[in-house]
Amino acid sequence: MAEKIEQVIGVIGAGSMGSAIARGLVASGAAAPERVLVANPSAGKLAPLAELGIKTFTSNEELLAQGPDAVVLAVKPQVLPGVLAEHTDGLAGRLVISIAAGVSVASLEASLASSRVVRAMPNLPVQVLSGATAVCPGSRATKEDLDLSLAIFSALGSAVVLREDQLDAEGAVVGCGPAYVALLVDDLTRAGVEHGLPAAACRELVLSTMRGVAEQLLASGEHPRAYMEKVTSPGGTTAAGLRAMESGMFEVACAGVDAALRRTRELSEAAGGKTTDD
Ligand SMILES: NC(=O)C1=CN([C@@H]2O[C@H](COP(=O)(O)OP(=O)(O)OC[C@H]3O[C@@H](n4cnc5c(N)ncnc54)[C@H](O)[C@@H]3O)[C@@H](O)[C@H]2O)C=CC1
Ligand SMILES: O=C(O)[C@@H]1CCC=N1
Repeated sequence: MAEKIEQVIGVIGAGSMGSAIARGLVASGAAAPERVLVANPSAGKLAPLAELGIKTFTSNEELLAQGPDAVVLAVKPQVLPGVLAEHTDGLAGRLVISIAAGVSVASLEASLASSRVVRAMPNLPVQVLSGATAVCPGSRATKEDLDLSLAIFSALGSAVVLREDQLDAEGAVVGCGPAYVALLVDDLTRAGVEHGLPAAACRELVLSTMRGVAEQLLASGEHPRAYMEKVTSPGGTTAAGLRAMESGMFEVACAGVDAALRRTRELSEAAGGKTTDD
């Protein structure tokens, strides 16, 4: 059972992540729906959240006027500077948790001189309470702020504290990770279809396989290589499959993560912030 969060949590931006965080907080039982506030300019994205009992607002000012203890900023990095400039006063004195890719603590703290900042990099499965999040406290964040941030993201899956110079790499691996994993699901399914398997059945079996592997590895703590060995019969089919796949797979994974990291740095510069390795 998730740790109870008594504080009022505001979420600005009800897109993929803002909605997922708000829904996850309620679904986990960590937060009562009336203690979760969400603002988004378009009412359409708010209606499904309101149905859960979450308090919704089409104006950020109205949300901030409710006096939330913490505010999660879940808008695109390109939109964030405008939100910070417009709501500097409304965010003053509060814990502000930014999930924007590449936007550094230094640039957040420079824009919000009177707020306490925590940077976090979650991923989309927070919505089903199987997310993975790294958090990094800013220079003004208190222990209570870090504890609250960890309570929020632990309710939504795994949460760890990382140094800020590690956060962009975590984002490029874990933040983007659900899309990479979905790509692998699709590629394996397509390979099965090439050999005559029905797409829907193949996809379901591939997804079930992924869930099973993740569950076993998480429960046992076993190294993936040791696990691979258990699947691989000497001279058997898996050995042949792995041999064909393995070297290319690592190169592809590195190329994907490197490209995501380059784009993170571009977004960071466009947001006007110092990069984390300045
Ligand atoms: N999508 C993902 O898997 C992940 C995204 N992130 C970060 O989360 C942030 C949000 O990303 P997504 O949810 O994917 O974007 P999104 O585009 O799905 O959602 C952004 C929402 O913000 C709303 N919005 C735009 N201007 C606004 C304003 N002035 N005030 C309030 N709301 C406003 C939009 O209407 C939209 O609903 C980004 O900074 C991204 O870097 C971090 C980790 C994972
Ligand atoms: O694609 C993006 O920029 C965001 C950040 C991490 C995952 N999605």
